[in-house]
Amino acid sequence: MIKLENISFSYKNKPVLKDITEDFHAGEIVGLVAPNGTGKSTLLNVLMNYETPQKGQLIIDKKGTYKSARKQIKLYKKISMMPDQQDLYNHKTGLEHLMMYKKIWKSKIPVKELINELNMAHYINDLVGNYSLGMRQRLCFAMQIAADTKIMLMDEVMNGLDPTNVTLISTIMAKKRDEGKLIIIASHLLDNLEQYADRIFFLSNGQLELFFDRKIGTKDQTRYLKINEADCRFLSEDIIERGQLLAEGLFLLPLDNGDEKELFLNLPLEKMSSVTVSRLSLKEAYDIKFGLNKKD
Ligand SMILES: Nc1ncnc2c1ncn2[C@@H]1O[C@H](COP(=O)(O)OP(=O)(O)OP(=O)(O)O)[C@@H](O)[C@H]1O
Repeated sequence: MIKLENISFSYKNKPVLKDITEDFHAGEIVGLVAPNGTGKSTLLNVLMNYETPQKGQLIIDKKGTYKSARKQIKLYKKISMMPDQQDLYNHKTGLEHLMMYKKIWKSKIPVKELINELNMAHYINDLVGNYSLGMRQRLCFAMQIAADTKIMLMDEVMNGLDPTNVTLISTIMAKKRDEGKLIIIASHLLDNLEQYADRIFFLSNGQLELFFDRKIGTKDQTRYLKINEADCRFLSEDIIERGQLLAEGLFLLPLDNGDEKELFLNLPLEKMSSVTVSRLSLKEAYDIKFGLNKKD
């Protein structure tokens, strides 16, 4: 549904996206993960043609391109970016915002149902100027759902939301995916993203690196022994040397040497607070890739 072919983008002399080639499909939620200032928003802005790549080609919904103003207008019926809280009008009600989006995109979304689904009925007729941060955020999400485009781009959709609303919005996103929408979302809420995204990419050095694909699982199939930092006293120096100690005190040892049986036989499991073996979670992979390794 979206084809990126050798896309490169720089701000003046600062390269942000480097030769990205990737396809995103209908009926999937794609997660973009990276530290602040890496280029997630830039990539979304390129997909919306708010920024024009210096190199490469972007094809949306089979043959669509941004090569003329007329083509752009056509594409904007199919692709939308979630509005920002700064785009809201304080002197209008939430309902007026939803009706405006429904009208502009000529969508057939039942707005009343959407309001109930998002638990917004008790404040939707109040002026937006009186909304809290989380209420405004839910409205921004609802506006994009009301526009009902085939492709939805969302930058930090979960900003300022309490856990109940994070769950609520995740459920609606999954429902939209099941209806065939392509949803691309940049998020720092890693545990949440891992629950519903179909594919998750790290953006690193200007490139997309696949971390997870629901069809195949994590790309890195290595299993890790995971123990608390305090229990590292039971490990030999050379084992500690082979592992990584994450900032929050979790020691990870890749089990790729074939010596795990011997390793386990030598561990005083009864004295250790917790020992697990599993593949890397998104959060752990993120910490290894971008975070501080306490041993460094
Ligand atoms: N308009 C601009 N002009 C010049 N540089 C910019 C501009 N917008 C962003 N940048 C730079 O491009 C890089 C990528 O920024 P971007 O906003 O895409 O990051 P991000 O991954 O979305 O970050 P965050 O998680 O903070 O939203 C940053 O170094 C930023 O300073």
